[in-house]
Amino acid sequence: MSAPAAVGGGAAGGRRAAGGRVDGLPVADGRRVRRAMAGLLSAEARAVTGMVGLAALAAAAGLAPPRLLGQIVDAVAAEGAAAVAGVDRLALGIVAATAAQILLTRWTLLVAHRFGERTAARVREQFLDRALGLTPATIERVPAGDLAARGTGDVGAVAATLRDAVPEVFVAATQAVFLLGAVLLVAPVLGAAGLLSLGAAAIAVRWYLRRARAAYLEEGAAGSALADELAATVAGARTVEALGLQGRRLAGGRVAVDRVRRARLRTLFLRSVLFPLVDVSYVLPVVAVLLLGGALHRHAELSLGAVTACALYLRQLAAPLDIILVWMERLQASGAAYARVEGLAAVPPAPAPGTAAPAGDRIEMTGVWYAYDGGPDVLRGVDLTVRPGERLAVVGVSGAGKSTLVRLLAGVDRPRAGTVTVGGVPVADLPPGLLRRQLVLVTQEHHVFRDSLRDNLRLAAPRATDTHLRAALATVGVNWLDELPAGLDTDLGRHPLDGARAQQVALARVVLANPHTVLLDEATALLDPRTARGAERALAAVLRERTVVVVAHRLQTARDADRVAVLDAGRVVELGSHDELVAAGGTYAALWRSWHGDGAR
Ligand SMILES: Nc1ncnc2c1ncn2[C@@H]1O[C@H](COP(=O)(O)OP(=O)(O)OP(=O)(O)O)[C@@H](O)[C@H]1O
Repeated sequence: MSAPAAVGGGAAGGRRAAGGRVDGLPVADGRRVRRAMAGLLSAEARAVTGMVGLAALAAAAGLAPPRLLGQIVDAVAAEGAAAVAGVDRLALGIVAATAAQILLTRWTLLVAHRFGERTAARVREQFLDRALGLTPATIERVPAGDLAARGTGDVGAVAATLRDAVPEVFVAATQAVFLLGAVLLVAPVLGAAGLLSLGAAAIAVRWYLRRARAAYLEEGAAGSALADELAATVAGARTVEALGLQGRRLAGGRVAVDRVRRARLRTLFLRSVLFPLVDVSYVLPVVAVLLLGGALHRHAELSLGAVTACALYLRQLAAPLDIILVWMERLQASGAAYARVEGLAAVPPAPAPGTAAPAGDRIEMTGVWYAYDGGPDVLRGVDLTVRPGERLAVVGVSGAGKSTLVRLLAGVDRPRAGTVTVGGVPVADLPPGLLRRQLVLVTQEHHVFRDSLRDNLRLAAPRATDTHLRAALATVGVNWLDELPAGLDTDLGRHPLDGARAQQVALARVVLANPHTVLLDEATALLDPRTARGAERALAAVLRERTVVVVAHRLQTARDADRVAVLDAGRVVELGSHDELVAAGGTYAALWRSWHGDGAR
């Protein structure tokens, strides 16, 4: 017996790590997996009925040859050479039944393979739909490698199993049931003896199954952790190099590789115990039937033909059982993979966007509480109104909740309690197209897709003409369009932009989206001073005549704002103009004095 390759990929997921971050996506429990499988079967009810019917016919045809052979034995034993004519007829029957079995089995497999292909496609589509339905907040919070490992390794394993293992196992299982049924019908005593001696195989399989799910889940989790570790190292390669973190990353990589090795050794151990035990237990039923059948025949309680037929049935049983056991390991591994694929269904879907259109530009936070993934509250009862046209700076020490506050204003996250509305409509309920005409969040993370410059810009305004696109680029100071090999058609995957140009593209998108409010969070914080000056100029052009909420890292920004909101441990503790707050002599005044020297205004 040969074991198919073990299937890797994915984390057991759903655990919480320190800081309240979700360490991986959830894994579906046994009930959810069974329900999902039933759903897949009922979607293919006709094919399943056809498979069952054909497999039953094939298995029934397979029962004839041993029975006919038994009759030949009986005929020869009773009549000797005189039985020749009858034997010929019976032999012809054996040939016909065998041919029928082969043809019907091929037909069943064809139907089953087609069923497997269609179902595999369905699983892929479901996964893709669910992955696309995840909220940005969920995607941000799960390890990058986990979703990728599920979408590739796990979905691939499930699809391969549906295509290869399921048809083979289905046909083999039907055959096994028919063979056992036949023995029980021909000689119930021999059937019972055969069943009992198959108990050894059952014990070995039970031992294996008890351990296999956890072992394969761990193997998947270890694969995901390794993918994650590698992805993090590659994504942060420059930082790793700059800070001399190679040693630490290597050590992390070694731990992840070691975990994969240990997980694989564990599943290998399980297989290497199971298979030899099972091989031995195939022989036991035949031995039992021959011994018991021989004794019964001697006491004239059973014909020689019946003993022969039963021994042959049980001997034949080894083939389907072997197929089932070879694939069982794959089924087990894919069961774990499917649990991880179905785990996506347990993630709460993004709520359907509402239909109400905002009436006006006023943004209001009322009684807003927010916590990351059940962690401690990061915003605690925030009330804040952003007046149309104003520039509002948000200041506070690191960890006060400034970034969280603008993420909620931008509709990226929903408050745990309270409301965040624009023009009276909850921002998180706005469909993306409408939302980006109201508010746009600009951070230091901006993504340029491997696509043309035109399509990269049109993400913000799908119907914008080239004239609009060029005007938007000009607004943010782009003077390098002509340097690109194909202007707006340039493929930015093949001709990547540097950080400063990518930032300009991101800002041009804001111009195209034309929101009434821009939220800024560290938009230029990571740029070098020369690039940052250019970006600041571009930003100033983007912000003109818009409402602006800016997370102010330099108090200079706060001084230039119309109003300043001071956040402290998730609460707005002061709100007013720079001058008012300095005069009030509170937290902001202290910050300002320490930053600017005593007596400053
Ligand atoms: N994704 C996250 N998951 C869990 N906790 C988070 C997450 N992001 C932020 N936090 C926590 O929420 C709190 C507020 O963080 P936030 O980033 O909003 O503060 P901040 O005032 O913007 O800080 P900084 O100026 O350092 O960016 C912090 O305690 C932080 O550790």
